[in-house]
Amino acid sequence: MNPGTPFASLGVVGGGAWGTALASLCAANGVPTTLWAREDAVIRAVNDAHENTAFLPGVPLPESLKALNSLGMAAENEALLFVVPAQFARPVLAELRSGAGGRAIPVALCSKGIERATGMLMTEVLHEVWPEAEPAVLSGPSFARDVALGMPTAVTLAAADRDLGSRWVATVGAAHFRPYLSDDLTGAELGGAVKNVLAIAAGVVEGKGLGESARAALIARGFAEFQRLGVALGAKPETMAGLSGLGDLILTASSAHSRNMSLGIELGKGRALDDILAERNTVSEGVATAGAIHALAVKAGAETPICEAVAALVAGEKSVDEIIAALLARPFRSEA
Ligand SMILES: NC(=O)C1=CN([C@@H]2O[C@H](COP(=O)(O)OP(=O)(O)OC[C@H]3O[C@@H](n4cnc5c(N)ncnc54)[C@H](O)[C@@H]3O)[C@@H](O)[C@H]2O)C=CC1
Ligand SMILES: O=C(CO)COP(=O)(O)O
Repeated sequence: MNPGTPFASLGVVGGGAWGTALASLCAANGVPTTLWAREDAVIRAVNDAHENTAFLPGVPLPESLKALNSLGMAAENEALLFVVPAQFARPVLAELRSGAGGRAIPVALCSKGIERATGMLMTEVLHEVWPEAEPAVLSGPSFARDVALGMPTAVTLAAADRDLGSRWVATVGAAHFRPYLSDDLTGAELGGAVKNVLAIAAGVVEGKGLGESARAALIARGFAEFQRLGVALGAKPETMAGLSGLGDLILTASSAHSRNMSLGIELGKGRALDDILAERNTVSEGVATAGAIHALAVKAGAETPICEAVAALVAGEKSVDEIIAALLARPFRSEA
C-alpha cells in the first residue's frame, strides 16, 4: 500500500471517550487536531488540565490538543472524524455541512449505531444530510481507554477510494493502533452497530448466570445473524468475519468494560432499563439500535432472533425470562 499523506488539519467531532481517544492519537501523531465537545466542562478540562475528566478520566492528553464548541470552526479543518452517538448525529452533521459551506470534505464515521427514527446507517445519514462529504468508516475492537493508554489495537478503515483510505491510515495509524483498509463501508458500519445489540444479549446471559457455554453459543449464533443480515444488505462476508465484525463482537460480548454488555448484565440481574440508564452519563448504542436492526432485518428478509429478543426486551415488551424461554423454544435447525 502506498503511504498516504496525513491531513493538514483534523477536527474530531464528539468529545466523549472515543472522540477524545482518537483526537489524542492524531494529535500525538503530529496532526494539528481540534476536538469539538458539547459540554463546556469538557472543553475547559481538555484545554486547561489536558484531561477529559467527564468521559475519559485519568488519561493525560497531548498539550497540543485543543477543544472548542463551534461546529462552524470544526468544519474549517481539512477532514473530520465524526464520533457523535448515532441518535444525535443528524443535526450535528447538518450544522457541520453549513459550517463547511457544503464543501466536499472527508468525514470518517466512528459511531456505532443506526438512526432509530429512520433505520439508516451512519453513511446513509451522512449522504442524505451532506451529500458532498467523502465518507469513510473507522470501526473495530477498540475500547477508548485501551487506545488512549497506548495499548495495541487494530481496526477496519473502510473507504471507497484507496487514496482516501491511505490518507486516513496516515492520520490515525500508529504502532499501537493499526488500521486495516477495506472498501466495504456497509460491512464495517453494520458490524459495529449489530455487535452492540448482541453484547446486550451476552450481558443478559452473564447477569442471569446462564454460564459461559451459553455465552459462546450466543456469540456464534449472533454472528450467524449478523452474516445473514450483512449478506442481505450487500456487505462482504470477509468484512463480517474481520475486525469490525467478529473482532468487535468478541471484544464487546465478553467484557464487562463494554457499556452495552454491562447494561445487559444489569438487565439480566433484573434491574429496570430506565434505572440503569439514569445512573450513567455514557452511551450504550445497542439500546436504541436494537429495534432499528430488527426492523432492517425484517425488511431485508433476514432472520435475527437474538436481535429481535433484545429489541423486545429494551422496548419493555418482554421480560428477560420470556426472551430466554422464547429463544430456547425455537425449533432445532441446520447450523448454516
Ligand atoms: N467508548 C468506546 O470505547 C468506543 C465508542 N465508540 C462509539 O463512539 C460513539 C461515541 O461514544 P463515546 O465517545 O464512548 O461516548 P461517551 O459515552 O463517552 O459520551 C457520550 C457522548 O454523547 C454526547 N451526547 C450526549 N447527548 C448528546 C446530544 N444531545 N447531542 C450530541 N451529543 C450528545 C456527549 O456529548 C458525549 O460526547 C458511539 O457511537 C460509540 O458506540 C466506538 C468505539 C469505541
Ligand atoms: O465499541 C466498543 C469497543 O470496540 C465499545 O463498546 P461499548 O460501547 O459497549 O462500551
